[in-house]
Amino acid sequence: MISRATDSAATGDDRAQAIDKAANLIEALPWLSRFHGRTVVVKYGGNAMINEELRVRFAESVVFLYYAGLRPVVVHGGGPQISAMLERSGVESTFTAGLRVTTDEAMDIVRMVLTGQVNREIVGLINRHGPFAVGMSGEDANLLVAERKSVTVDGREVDLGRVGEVTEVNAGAVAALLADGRIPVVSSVARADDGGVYNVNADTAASEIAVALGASKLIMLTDVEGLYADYPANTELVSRLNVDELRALLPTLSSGMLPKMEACLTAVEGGVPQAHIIDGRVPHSLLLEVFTDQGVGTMVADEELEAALLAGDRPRPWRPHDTRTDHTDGGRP
Ligand SMILES: Nc1ncnc2c1ncn2[C@@H]1O[C@H](COP(=O)(O)OP(=O)(O)O)[C@@H](O)[C@H]1O
Ligand SMILES: CC(=O)N[C@@H](CCC(=O)OP(=O)(O)O)C(=O)O
Repeated sequence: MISRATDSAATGDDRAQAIDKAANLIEALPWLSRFHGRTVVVKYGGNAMINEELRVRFAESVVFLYYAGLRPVVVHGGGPQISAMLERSGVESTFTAGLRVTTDEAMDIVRMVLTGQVNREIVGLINRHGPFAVGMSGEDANLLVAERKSVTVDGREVDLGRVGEVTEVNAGAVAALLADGRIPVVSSVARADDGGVYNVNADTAASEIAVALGASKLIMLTDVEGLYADYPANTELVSRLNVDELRALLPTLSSGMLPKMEACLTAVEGGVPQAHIIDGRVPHSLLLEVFTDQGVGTMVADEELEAALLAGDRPRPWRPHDTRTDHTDGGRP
């Protein structure tokens, strides 16, 4: 038999826990109000989808954003998944400046893994909750148009094969899906004017789409807490930086973090008030970022745009036929 004292202690604990939960929910109130109806582009990196549990939690978080009144757009990568398939197929692949050197043979596998496997799986996990997610490739409706990219390493121009530099974003199909109450899920494959298919780094694709849509936030999930100040010697997290600080830091960055921070810069310079790098290994980190006062990870912000966002100013709505083509001034169309 349970004594009265134990019983009431248990009840007291339960009550305290319930009050804590309510306090946590209320902490979200100002953020719910600020972000209601706003478009948030979430970049889901291959390193943050390495097990079923994380993938399921990610899908739940996206659906939570949706039910909370935000308009999430998922742009995904799948680097480790592509590498595994290339290896299984006996196709060699190397990285230069954080980008996969992509032969024609490798491109077939990149496209198959991103659009045929990873995209399908994310769509399936979200749609366990309802008929929300619609998968598309950057090739669909000419969402991402690219040309062959080359990079300069140590003063030498390096050909990366079928790696695409985004030259045009036609976000109409994504905007139409959002207007229809769907959650677009986009793989980072692009088409060129000559009909060729190109491999675009998913961070880059996400930032270009965020700018084209006039998104309020870009959030990138990866396998570290955020940007470390002096990696790998030091893993002290940089929690916030502005565009000037980021520009100064870029030349010191290496490997996977370089395209990520370049993508943050593109997004913020292109009018997205806040761009974040967060730890996708932490279940529901996406929700902690959007709905808690302290947020998580690293945030790059434009102070003026951010102030307007927090004051409740609405972004310019997306208009039919908006196409982002000018990548030199970072401005919106
Ligand atoms: N300054 C840095 N801070 C944090 N991580 C860094 C830094 N420089 C390089 N990295 C590396 O970048 C990786 C994340 O990039 P990447 O592997 O491309 O992830 P994703 O698949 O999520 O896009 C980290 O696991 C880390 O090894
Ligand atoms: C050009 C280039 O590097 N493309 C990437 C595309 C996938 C990607 O970006 O995936 P993550 O987000 O998981 O890194 C690649 O082939 O790995």
